[in-house]
Amino acid sequence: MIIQVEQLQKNYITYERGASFRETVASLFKRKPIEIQAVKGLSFEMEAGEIVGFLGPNGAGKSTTLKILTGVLYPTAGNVQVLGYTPWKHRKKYVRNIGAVFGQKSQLLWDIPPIDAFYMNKAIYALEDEPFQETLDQLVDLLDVGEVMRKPTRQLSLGERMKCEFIMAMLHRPKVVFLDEPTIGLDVIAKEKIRSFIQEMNERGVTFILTTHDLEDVEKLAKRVIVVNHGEIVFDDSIGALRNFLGAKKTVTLTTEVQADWSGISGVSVLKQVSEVEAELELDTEQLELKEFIRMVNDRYTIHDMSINALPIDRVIKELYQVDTKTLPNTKTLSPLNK
Ligand SMILES: Nc1ncnc2c1ncn2[C@@H]1O[C@H](COP(=O)(O)OP(=O)(O)OP(=O)(O)O)[C@@H](O)[C@H]1O
Repeated sequence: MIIQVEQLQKNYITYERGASFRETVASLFKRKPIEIQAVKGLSFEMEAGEIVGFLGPNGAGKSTTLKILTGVLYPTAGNVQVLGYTPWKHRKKYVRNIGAVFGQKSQLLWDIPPIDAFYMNKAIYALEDEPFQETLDQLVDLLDVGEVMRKPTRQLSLGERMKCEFIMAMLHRPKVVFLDEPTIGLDVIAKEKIRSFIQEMNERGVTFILTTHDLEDVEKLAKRVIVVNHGEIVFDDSIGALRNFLGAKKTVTLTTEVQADWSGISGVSVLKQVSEVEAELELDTEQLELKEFIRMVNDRYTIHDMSINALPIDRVIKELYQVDTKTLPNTKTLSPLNK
């Protein structure tokens, strides 16, 4: 086991400000503390070599968890072991073994070229010349930043900068890498490059934990997904299980010769009436089997076109975010990895 998180809790204390000017002034003298339970007892484990997508709506507690796991923040309660270290206790030794890329924060220095920042990291981590040069050459080659890394950072495009952020995070050959929104703001091509880089590094044995709002990141990279909501894990299993979780639903795009009528057919709901003859439907195959649905459509209408797809992952996630955590089964029963 490379990562073990047990009953992790983090409460923040903030102070009430008051709604009116008078209350704000009064709060300067007598502050009323408010406790925010950002993380409410998270437990999960990760094996070496996994890529886990860590998802959740805004304010769910993802960044807080990641900050604790990288040793930036102390938890209120709970235990964390990453590579045998307690991140916030063994910080100095620990950071030599991990990497982190935060899409919204830069580790590079604005006025100097990335290459100089890479050499700075070499000094900080006391990396030996030869292995450093070998790793640098490999990473530069993989991300194709030979020219780019010699320009001052502030002149780089977001995509070029992110590639250099990844090099910065990987130079000391970390075994575990934490990624917080690593593809935020990037164009399609840059996203693809970053994703294939993560995949390549994973094939070479690096374990990744990845928070993102971009579900394509998750679909392309992660085999396992942990979903948090209101500081609690509401789902921990494979992408496939996530799709099946809310029932075996499919989307069907159908064009018929004449307008079709779906009222009163259980298991079929109209998502969008594209035109008189074309509709996007949601089919719940637990209520109406796919082959029965196809037979029924065929019997009633002349089909001009039909495509059947798995429910888009973003719809599944959206539904999952709306589910009250109290009504969900225990995630332990959902996750083969936690059994
Ligand atoms: N320093 C802080 N002081 C007080 N409250 C905080 C602090 N940092 C985060 N919070 C609160 O803790 C909760 C969890 O925040 P967190 O940033 O971990 O969520 P997140 O899942 O990463 O959200 P996002 O997707 O928006 O980045 C939120 O309610 C947030 O307002």
